[in-house]
Amino acid sequence: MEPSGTNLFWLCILVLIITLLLISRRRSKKTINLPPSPTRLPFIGHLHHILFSIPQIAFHRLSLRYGPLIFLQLGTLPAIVISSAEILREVLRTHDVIFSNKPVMTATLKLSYGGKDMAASQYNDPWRQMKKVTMLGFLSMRRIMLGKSIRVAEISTVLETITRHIPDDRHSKSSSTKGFNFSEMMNELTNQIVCRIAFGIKNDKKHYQNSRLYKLLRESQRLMGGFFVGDYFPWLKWVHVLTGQRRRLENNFKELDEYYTKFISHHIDDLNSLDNQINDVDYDLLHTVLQLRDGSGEANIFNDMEYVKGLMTDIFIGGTDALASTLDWTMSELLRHPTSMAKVQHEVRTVVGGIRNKLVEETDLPKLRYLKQVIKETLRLRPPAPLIIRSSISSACKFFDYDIPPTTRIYINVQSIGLNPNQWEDPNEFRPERFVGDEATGYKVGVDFDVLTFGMGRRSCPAINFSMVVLELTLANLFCFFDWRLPDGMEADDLDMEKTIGFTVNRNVPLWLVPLPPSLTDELVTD
Ligand code: HEM
Repeated sequence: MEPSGTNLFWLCILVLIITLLLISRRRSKKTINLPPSPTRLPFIGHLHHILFSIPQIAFHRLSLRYGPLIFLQLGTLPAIVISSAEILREVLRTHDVIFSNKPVMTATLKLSYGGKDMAASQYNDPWRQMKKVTMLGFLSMRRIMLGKSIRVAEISTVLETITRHIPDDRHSKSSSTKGFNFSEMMNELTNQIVCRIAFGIKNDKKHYQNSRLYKLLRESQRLMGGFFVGDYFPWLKWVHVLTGQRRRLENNFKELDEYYTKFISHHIDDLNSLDNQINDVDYDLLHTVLQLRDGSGEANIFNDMEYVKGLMTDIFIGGTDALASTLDWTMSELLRHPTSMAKVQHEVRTVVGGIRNKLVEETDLPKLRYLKQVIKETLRLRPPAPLIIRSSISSACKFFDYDIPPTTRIYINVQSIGLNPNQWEDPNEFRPERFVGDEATGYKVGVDFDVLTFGMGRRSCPAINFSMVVLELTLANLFCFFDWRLPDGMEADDLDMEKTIGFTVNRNVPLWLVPLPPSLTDELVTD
């Protein structure tokens, strides 16, 4: 077959690129001392390792072979993968600022208004302003306390709904029922709590899973976790047009933007209305940010409405999913480990003084030590964000005597660190007792290197305290008010524990559960 002119042209371009890459590789090998690295393929480098596998698992396998610090060439992009707590200690001690930037990735960049948010921003002055305001208006201990009534109201509603799913033949563990979609309910709950506290937005619960906003946020998650070839070969960005990714991204962005504009304009009306005195509880993050606007110019980033919307993206997309996923995995693990389930139920019911018709209070939480161990163990085994992605600064730097090229992507394999056999006895076992003694400290960034679920250093998750209150309060009440079993015909061993691929890792199939009234034992009934 005669090659057509077009084919010949592309063939020549391909040969030229491969030759250039080989030359540049040979040159760089001579001059740079890079961390250990597997053999790379021409043109794509090591990209094949993450193209056909879940990245954190592929990286974990590579780390077992090449060590805890690896260099990878992902297309034209230099990357290092860190898979050990010791190396991270060194990062935090000497390189925290150098590794505190965020990579420029197509979907994240678009949905964050070009990095005008906190999570995708470079480490710069706008980031500092956003962090300060988020802490002030949403995540300080004072604001967390003020959100208590919202948490209590939302959790109570969920408990009422679950009660309606208790089978009629409640004492028969074999009564026929398929239960309810627990994963979906936890997603609604966390979304409702976060959106009400941060933005005063109350979603219509009956229709939330079918709502446009819910579908848009799911699509954003998928886009952010998806593979964009231009992120690895910037000159191939035009391919996103052919694959339809550009159009999906634009549509998603445009529709979300319309929602944000609507929420913002309601808040501006609130602030402008003279007879509307906003009380302390209803005064949310959006009010705080909008009041900071002074219209005077560039010094205040919130004069640019895109920063306000960028912050909303972080909280909408980043916030709720990780919380829902943790609730889901905790429940799944406990169903597979009935002794731990019984222990945590016993603890909660004892601490609140028996089975009453009274919610577990936030003041009870410090006493729930085993529950804290259970949550920590779930986060170690099943971190919702298993791969933290950072970027190094725009100039080359040295790290452990290795040369790190400018703007290298840094992957921190949280999953791998949580499963390191040198650090954890039987790392694949669910054993909350391994955290005995640690639970009192909660999560302390910079101390908990072993479980890096919330990240590390100055770019770590700012919502740790908020998240732990939501997780503990929700789970404590679920364990206090109900016993739990799987739907008919399902055994705990059959439970599908497959994970989704993406930005946040959820259960691949939703968890369906049957609630039962709490078992009455002499020890627990005090009233
Ligand atoms: C179980 C719950 C959560 C987990 C496991 C989690 C985990 C993480 C991780 C791993 C990071 C990246 C840290 C790094 O680069 O070192 C992060 C960043 C972030 N998280 Fe969370 N998160 C959770 C809940 C939340 C919630 C509820 C919110 C807000 C409502 C939130 C807001 C953010 C923001 C804004 C950032 C970016 C921080 C920055 O770049 O400076 N997270 N989170």
